[in-house]
Amino acid sequence: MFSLCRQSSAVKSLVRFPLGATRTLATASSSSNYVKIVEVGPRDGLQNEKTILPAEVKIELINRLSATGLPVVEATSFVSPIWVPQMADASKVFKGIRRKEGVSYPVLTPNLKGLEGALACGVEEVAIFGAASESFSQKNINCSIDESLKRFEAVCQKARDENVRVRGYVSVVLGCPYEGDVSPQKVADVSKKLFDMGCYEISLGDTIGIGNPKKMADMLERVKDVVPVDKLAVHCHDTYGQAVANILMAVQHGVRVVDSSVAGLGGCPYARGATGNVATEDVLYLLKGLGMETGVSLPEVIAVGNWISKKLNRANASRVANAMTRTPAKL
Ligand SMILES: CC(C)(COP(=O)([O-])OP(=O)([O-])OC[C@H]1O[C@@H](n2cnc3c(N)ncnc32)[C@H](O)[C@@H]1OP(=O)([O-])[O-])[C@@H](O)C(=O)NCCC(=O)NCCSC(=O)C[C@@](C)(O)CC(=O)[O-]
Repeated sequence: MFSLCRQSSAVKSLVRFPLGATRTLATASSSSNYVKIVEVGPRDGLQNEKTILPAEVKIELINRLSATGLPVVEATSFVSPIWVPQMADASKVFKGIRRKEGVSYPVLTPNLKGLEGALACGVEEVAIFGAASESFSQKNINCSIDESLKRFEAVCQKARDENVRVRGYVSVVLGCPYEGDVSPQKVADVSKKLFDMGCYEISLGDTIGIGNPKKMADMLERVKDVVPVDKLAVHCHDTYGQAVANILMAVQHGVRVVDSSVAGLGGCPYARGATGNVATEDVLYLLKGLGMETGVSLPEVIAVGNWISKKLNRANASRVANAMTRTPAKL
């Protein structure tokens, strides 16, 4: 286990040395200074916004985000429109985007029906999404964890036949709105199953933003035993204001893929008052401060975040964006 005392000395070493030097925390394969940002605002953000934007605005959002240097922009979900009306225009959105070379545009596909819809639009990457608690699995995709894994096997098999990459999500890794604490072992078990069935990357979701750095460390310690750390991503919501601290902890553990949402778009239908994903702007500021590379332009992401917040008639939830819009900092 990773004690809080070790954590604070690790933070100091992060500031003084390149991350690769934090030997006790990062594995050899995770010593890179590059962090891949997976922008999930157009999907995870917009699926939880009250305002349903026209497809044209979603398409413009994805195109604008692609122009900022982001390597991955999750575009939409091929899910039931009854369950998630915000994503009912998935085909129109995906067909409308201007795909930039070098940028990946994954879409969510919970089952074969979703995969078929996605394949018809020419997707190159899909994501399946499971959970580490039975109750969340039932509420989110209407089946048990075991049943979901059977469906995902079929999706992975077909995706493999079609040469389409599959990313795997595990939700509620640091706590469930229905069951409370979730054991790191359960997270590890589901992660390993998704990895073994062919997911090239496993994104670990703190779906209701209830985690803290110690919980993140304990969970990662267990998951890293069964999935290589360079195949892991973290996906933090910011409900309790812990997301940036949790991401720092994950980076210290060698994780080099971080999911985030421009302007902190979104919320969570399962937790009253829950906020969206951690803001991409806040993650970029953190990583820049740590001397990490992302290849993403923070000022350009801030501009996109301010633009989409106006379209949604909501405040920009990124602290960094708000601070830098008021007083541009020299970066
Ligand atoms: C999985 C289902 C479809 C099961 O829903 P179900 O009702 O059990 O599905 P079914 O197989 O019984 O079919 C019922 C109807 O849905 C249709 N249907 C069936 N599948 C599809 C599909 N793919 N696309 C469109 N339509 C579909 C199907 O054709 C049928 O239509 P009908 O014959 O009644 O007209 C449903 O529960 C669902 O769509 N759930 C999605 C929920 C969702 O999108 N949640 C948010 C994403 S997960 C998330 O945000 C967490 C994450 C990833 O960000 C990480 C984190 O933060 O932790």
